[in-house]
Amino acid sequence: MDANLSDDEVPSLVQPGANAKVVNDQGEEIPELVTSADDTPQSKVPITIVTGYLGAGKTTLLNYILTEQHGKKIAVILNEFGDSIDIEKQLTVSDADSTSASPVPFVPLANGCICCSVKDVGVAAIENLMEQSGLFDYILLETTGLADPGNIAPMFWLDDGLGSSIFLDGIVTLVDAKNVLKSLDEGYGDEEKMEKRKNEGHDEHGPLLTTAHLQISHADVILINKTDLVSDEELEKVISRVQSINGLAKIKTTTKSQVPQLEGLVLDLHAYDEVTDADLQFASKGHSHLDPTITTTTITFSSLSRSQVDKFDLFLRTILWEETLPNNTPHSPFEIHRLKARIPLQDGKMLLIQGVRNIYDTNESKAPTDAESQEAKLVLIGRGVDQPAVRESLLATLES
Ligand SMILES: Nc1nc2c(ncn2[C@@H]2O[C@H](COP(=O)(O)OP(=O)(O)OP(=O)(O)O)[C@@H](O)[C@H]2O)c(=O)[nH]1
Repeated sequence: MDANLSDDEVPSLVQPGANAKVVNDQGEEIPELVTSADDTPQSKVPITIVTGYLGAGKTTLLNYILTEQHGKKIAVILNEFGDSIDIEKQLTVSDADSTSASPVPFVPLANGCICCSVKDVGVAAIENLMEQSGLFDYILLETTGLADPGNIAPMFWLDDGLGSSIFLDGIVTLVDAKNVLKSLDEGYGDEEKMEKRKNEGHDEHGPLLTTAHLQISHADVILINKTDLVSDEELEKVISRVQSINGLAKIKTTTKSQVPQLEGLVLDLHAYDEVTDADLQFASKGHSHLDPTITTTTITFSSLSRSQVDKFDLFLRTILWEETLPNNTPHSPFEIHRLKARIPLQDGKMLLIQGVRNIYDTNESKAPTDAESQEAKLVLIGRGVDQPAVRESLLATLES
């Protein structure tokens, strides 16, 4: 495995297993950050982030889970306070502040679950809560309706490589079937957040990027809820639009947030430790560009030689860390929210790559089976990712 550090030297996720190696951006190896074989994700508690626009049905989903018999001890954490601005402040709270927080009252429930509200969704604060409350099989974190999951997910993903007792399993986004198209088109309720993004240097020209876009583009599972409030035709429109934004996510329709099963839809998604052929095949089917702002795009190419692996890595670092294309290729602005790739190598191995915002992680696995595609695929979700220059630049970099 080969993972890289971002400019401020935050280490990437490191999974135990073959040839684990972490390097900084000068290419120097940092062996002490590699997790040991004993420190497997299985011994850690998975955390699913539940997000969704105001009123989409997040609390209804959690209440449903907390009253169902599922045989798991689940800790539900509600990040109830504050608006989007506060959340981002809370994420930067120092460890000292978080761990010295006064005990948080938990509400124990009949089916073994507990529930509590927190202001701080930082990793240290959540670990601290878990220490106070004993052993749990699972953590569900409900964010406020205006949260950007792209800011929250990297904290838990990164921390996995640092010996944390929790690891990120995935992001579930609830979508309100009745109101989502309006939210995507009008950004209703988002003005303050989008102004803040602009001030942070994001390029906010072009079609409107709303919180609803951010929550859909980062999702691993999307539950399109409140289906009782729309006609079949309206629902089809919503599904197509959501799919055109995020072609990687699993999509299910629900009423009153009643998921047909928890496993694979809310729990145990393994969204950050697996890159399956099936996911990428689906994303590659080319859903039409129904949304003007965010799209999923798939770039396919032939298997790589060993010497091309470094070139591919250079391409990723340039697009993710510098938000530009290698070799000064002219391009319009772009912004990548999520990426996945499966790349067969000519020596018979396979590279599996995961990314969220500007962090990515590369694992090497055994050769693809006969049933799996032998074609290399890079799937990008974000703004401006479908411009031809991105694909052309990748192919030129690999041939250079
Ligand atoms: N008709 C209908 N109402 C629903 C459905 N799911 C949830 N609701 C209702 O919609 C309202 C909002 O649901 P919540 O679960 O509180 O939504 P939320 O996403 O937690 O909302 P915020 O915390 O405000 O962001 C509640 O009154 C729910 O009872 C559904 O499928 N159909």
